[in-house]
This record gives sequence, structure tokens and C-alpha cells, in this order.
Amino acid sequence: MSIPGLGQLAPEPTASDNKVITLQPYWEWRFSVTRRASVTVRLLSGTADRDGTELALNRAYKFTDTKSKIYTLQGCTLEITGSCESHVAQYPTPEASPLLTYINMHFALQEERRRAESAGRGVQGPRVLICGPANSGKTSLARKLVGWATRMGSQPLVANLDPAEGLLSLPGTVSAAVYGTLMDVEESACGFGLGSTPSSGPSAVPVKVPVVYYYGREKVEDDVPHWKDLTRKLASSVRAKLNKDKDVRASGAIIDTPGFESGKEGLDLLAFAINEFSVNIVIVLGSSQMGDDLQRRLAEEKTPLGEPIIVVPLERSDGVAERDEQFTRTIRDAAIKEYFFGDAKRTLSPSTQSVSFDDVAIFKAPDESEAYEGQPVLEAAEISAEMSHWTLAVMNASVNDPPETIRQAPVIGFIAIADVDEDRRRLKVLSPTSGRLGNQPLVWGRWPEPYINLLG
Ligand SMILES: Nc1ncnc2c1ncn2[C@@H]1O[C@H](COP(=O)(O)OP(=O)(O)OP(=O)(O)O)[C@@H](O)[C@H]1O
Repeated sequence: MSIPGLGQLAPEPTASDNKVITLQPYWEWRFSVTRRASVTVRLLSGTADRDGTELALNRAYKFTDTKSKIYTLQGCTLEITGSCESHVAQYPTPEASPLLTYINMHFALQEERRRAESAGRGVQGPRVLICGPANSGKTSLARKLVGWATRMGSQPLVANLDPAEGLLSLPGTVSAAVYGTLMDVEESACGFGLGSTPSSGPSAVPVKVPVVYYYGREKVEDDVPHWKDLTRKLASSVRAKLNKDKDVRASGAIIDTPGFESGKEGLDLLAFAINEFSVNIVIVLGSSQMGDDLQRRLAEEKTPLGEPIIVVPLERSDGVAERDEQFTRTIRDAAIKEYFFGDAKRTLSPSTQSVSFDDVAIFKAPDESEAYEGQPVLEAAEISAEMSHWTLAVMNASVNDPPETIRQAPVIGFIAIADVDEDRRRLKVLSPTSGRLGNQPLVWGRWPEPYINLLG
């Protein structure tokens, strides 16, 4: 058990310049670098990880707009250059750190994967769903379990059901991808961000190919039926992949979820996802109440493959950082910008095109208040200046398809509306590739609202 606050050195408000720190095994260097500041970390000796991905010795890693930690299992020395809030979390023994339980979880999952592999005959590895209240460290744990698994040669499928944070995609989506290779330590999202996708052009780490569905809202509660439809679709593509590829099948899946509370609605939505993804292991972070409720609810249930569903409550790390609206908006805006323009490591050249209102088919999701059963799922949008700076999803469907088909189609990519000239009835459109906008329908969601002018 780690007791919040115990064994922590007092935070250093803004440590700057150059310093060298030594971490004992299982200690963490926790840092928060915001407002476009940056900090550079170099591993001088020992071993160190960020969320399951190892830092290379003597390589400089630069972090911007990131709240995270570097931990060590064997001890290490780090050189830190730059300004950020940071402190070292010390643990007297490994047992005092929640990290040990996460690692034990990883080894238990590896054992399941080994069993699935040797059993063959279509036996699937563990399908693990990670849930808990908001800010309990779900995504960080998902990244660790994925990073550790890939380092041992596994290729888990990773799915994200939280539209507030895109996995290899823009916010407002749910997505899934196979992870079989190295993750990017420097990325704010540490391997779960856009830097690892092919749509961003050449990549420093091997690219992942996600399947993406567009939700266009922030919270599941904003349009539960639509979220359920997309979760069902995503689960179906995950199932297809697990059936098709024996290495992925043996590795199983890791599913990250939005922060749900332990009320009936949250439990119902979790139970829905658990059923759709044939989950057989549910990790509950930071809520014994939710752990108990799920245990009770799933005690008699079996997966469609006939396995029992095991609920594993795990402790939340007291290091999980609060992220205010300003920080999350900065991260979101940076993701949208990176999608079109790349980042410091690789610059992309998006194309700008001028298109007539008559040459595009834009559909609009209903407003929040209308998002209930019986309402039109998508309507043809009236193009106006209101659309300026919004990012629209390009759907893998035909403009003549029924609205429901368009809404549930996979996403091919995104475009941004740079300008709307109502007088000339022309749109200036920013697109990651230079091809003409084809016959694909575009969907204008309700979130995230644009805060930046991409061409400004
Ligand atoms: N031990 C830690 N030390 C420092 N920062 C941490 C630690 N664990 C997690 N964080 C950071 O805290 C923030 C929240 O963590 P994370 O995203 O994993 O939580 P979450 O439960 O998935 O959140 P949400 O409910 O919003 O999806 C992230 O910026 C993450 O990098």
C-alpha cells in the first residue's frame, strides 16, 4: 500500500537549468511541463521507462505539454535540463509502489498469452478492459501494459473507447490498432498519439494503422446510443483481427475506457463494452466500490467463449495528475495541428484547396439536446461561416448512403475548414494529402470546438 504523500520529496516549484538526480528502484520522477515550455531528460546510467517504454542510454528526450513520470525498476541516474514542476516519489520498498502490482498484472497476462499461444486452435489471449473513475490512471496503465507486452514480443490489440482522448487519432473518435513495435517516449501521449500514425507522414517509430470511428462529441453521456453503435462496430473489427491473425489472437486486447462513476448508468455502459469485446479480465483502478459492484454483477456471467470474467481491483497511483481544461485544450489543439502540419520531428505539408459548396456533401450531427432516439442521426449541413476552423471527418462511405451508414462508417481522415466565403459559395479546405476531395461524405461533429486558426 502506498499512502498518498508518504515518501514524497516536496515538489520543486520550478526546477530549472541542469541537474542530475538518482532514483532508487521503483522510485518515480514526476513532472509537469505546460504552456509550451519544455524539459529534456537524458538517462545517464541504469534503466528507466516512461509508461512501459524504455529510455535509451544517453539519448536526449524532450517533453512539452506533458504531465507524466519516468520510473525505474533497477535504479537510474537522470540528467534534467529545462524548467518544469517536478518531484521524486520515493518508495521504501517495491511493495509500497502501485507499480509492483501493475507489473505483476503484466506477468499474469503474459502467462495467459503464452497459454493461448501453446493451446493454438483459435484460443484467444486475455481481453483486458481497464476502467475506473476519471483521473485514476487508466490510460497510463494501458500504455504500460501495452509497452511491456510488446517488449516481450506480444502484439496486443489496443482499443480506446474514450472519445475525449483519441488513440492514434484526433479527439472525438474511438479507435483500435495492433501494437507490435516500439512506442514513442517523447510524445505527450507516449505512443498513443498521432505521431505513430501513417496519416502523419514519415515516423520515427514504426507506424500503427488504426481503425477509427467518429463520435464527434466529448462525453459518452452526450449520445449514448451512438457511442454504443460505434463501440459495437469497433468490437467487431477487433474480433475480426483476433480471428485473422494468430499472433494478435494469442496476445489478446487491452481496452481503455472513459472515466465512469460507479452508478447504474456507468456499470451498464461498462457491462455493454465488456460483453461486446468478450472481455475476460476487468481491471478496476482506484474504486473499491466499482470493483465490488462489477464483481457482483459479473459473478455469474461468462464470455461468449465460455470463460469466467475476472474482476481485478488495483490501487490508483497517487501520482496521477490533474489536468485542467486549459491543459487538455492545449493538448487537443496540438493534436489537430500535428495531424496537418506534423511536429518538431517531422514537418508535413498539407494542401489547401478551394472547393465549391456544391462539390462537397457535409453532414451535421444533431445538437446535444436532439441526440436521442427517433431524431435524425445526421442532416445535410447548411454551409456557413459558422463552420470555419472546424475539423470534419472524411467517412469511408458514399454520399448516397443512408445517414446511419455514413455515421457508422470508418474514418478515412480529417480535413479542416480554413475559410468559408459565403458570397462566392466557396470553401477553403486544409487536407493532409493533396488529392482532390472525392465523393466521400464529410461529417461535422459537435466537439471539439475549434480554438485555433490552423492557417493563422
Ligand atoms: N504516477 C504518475 N506520476 C505523474 N503523472 C502521472 C502518473 N500516473 C499518471 N500520470 C499522469 O496523470 C494524467 C492522468 O493519467 P491518465 O490519463 O492515465 O488517467 P485516466 O484515468 O486515463 O484519465 P481520464 O479519466 O481523463 O481518461 C496523465 O497526464 C498521466 O500521464
